[in-house]
Amino acid sequence: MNVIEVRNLRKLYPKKIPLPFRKVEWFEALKGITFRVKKGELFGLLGPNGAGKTTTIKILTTLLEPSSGEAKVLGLDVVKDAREIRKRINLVAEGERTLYWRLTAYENLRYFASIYYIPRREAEKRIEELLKMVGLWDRRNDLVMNYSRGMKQRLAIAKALINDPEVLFLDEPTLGLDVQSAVFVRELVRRLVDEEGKTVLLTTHYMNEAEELCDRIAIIDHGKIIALNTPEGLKRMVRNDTIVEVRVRNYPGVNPFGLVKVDDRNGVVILRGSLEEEEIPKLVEFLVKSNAKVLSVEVKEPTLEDVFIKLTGRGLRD
Ligand SMILES: Nc1ncnc2c1ncn2[C@@H]1O[C@H](COP(=O)(O)OP(=O)(O)OP(=O)(O)O)[C@@H](O)[C@H]1O
Repeated sequence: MNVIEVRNLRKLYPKKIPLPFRKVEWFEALKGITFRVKKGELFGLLGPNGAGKTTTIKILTTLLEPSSGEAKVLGLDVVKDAREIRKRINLVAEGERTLYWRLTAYENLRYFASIYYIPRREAEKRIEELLKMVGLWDRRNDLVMNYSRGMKQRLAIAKALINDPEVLFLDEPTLGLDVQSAVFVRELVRRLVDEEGKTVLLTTHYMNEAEELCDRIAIIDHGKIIALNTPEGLKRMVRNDTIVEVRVRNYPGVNPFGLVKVDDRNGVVILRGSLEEEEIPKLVEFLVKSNAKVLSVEVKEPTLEDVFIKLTGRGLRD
């Protein structure tokens, strides 16, 4: 059974045109995307900033209406059946700001349980289960303002589970978290699918997160799905390529070999891409002649980032 069905979905946003030119121009954030998510699947939308991931999530969670096309959740239409959908899904939005920082974790969940008219006894049982699941039971009486970012995100997930949703939407669930908290959140999400039978759609721009966590991934760029498959299926696209990663100082900014900049920190640029083996010495020669300082050249195992580079000619973080 398909829990999410999206067909030819488009979203246009009005561009801000300064007065006195009142003509409205439109920006096409989603250019007709189509995908399906099955029951019990952990599905990822992977793409760079501005690709249209949040827009897709907002439409599926009934917070935003599509401009055209069709989107169904649990067989219900996101426009016509929005109220029914809202009872049966939940969302952890990016940069969660919907917790009450002056209340304790327990009080937050009690409040959100009341919004769903969950009877008191049942709510108490559920809150205890959820706080234990996210590892916050011992800290339940602390004010949320004293929580770390990772703890706030875990509480946000508990909050999103209060109505026992059949489908959970997570927008960049590990954005800005420290490594340990991110691992906890990923394991929790995986458990929700494997043990609780939830269907999860998440967005991320971390390719290792998508690769490690998701059953299937749609790579989205400039409002279009440019590839959709299992992580293994996607990586098959670069299986026969020699992936080279070069660390370099004083990078001249361009290279004729199609390597893209995937990182730039403390003056050290990391270039990555697919090369013929005989091109490797030519690349090094080019960099040295351009006065760059080559720190290392390595042949790497292909990752999803290489799939993205192959499809777009850009790095995911460009
Ligand atoms: N309310 C709005 N008005 C105008 N343009 C918008 C609006 N919301 C989003 N956009 C634009 O639509 C495009 C897609 O935005 P969206 O937030 O869906 O991307 P995203 O993939 O989720 O990226 P991010 O991770 O940065 O949120 C972007 O170019 C963004 O600037």
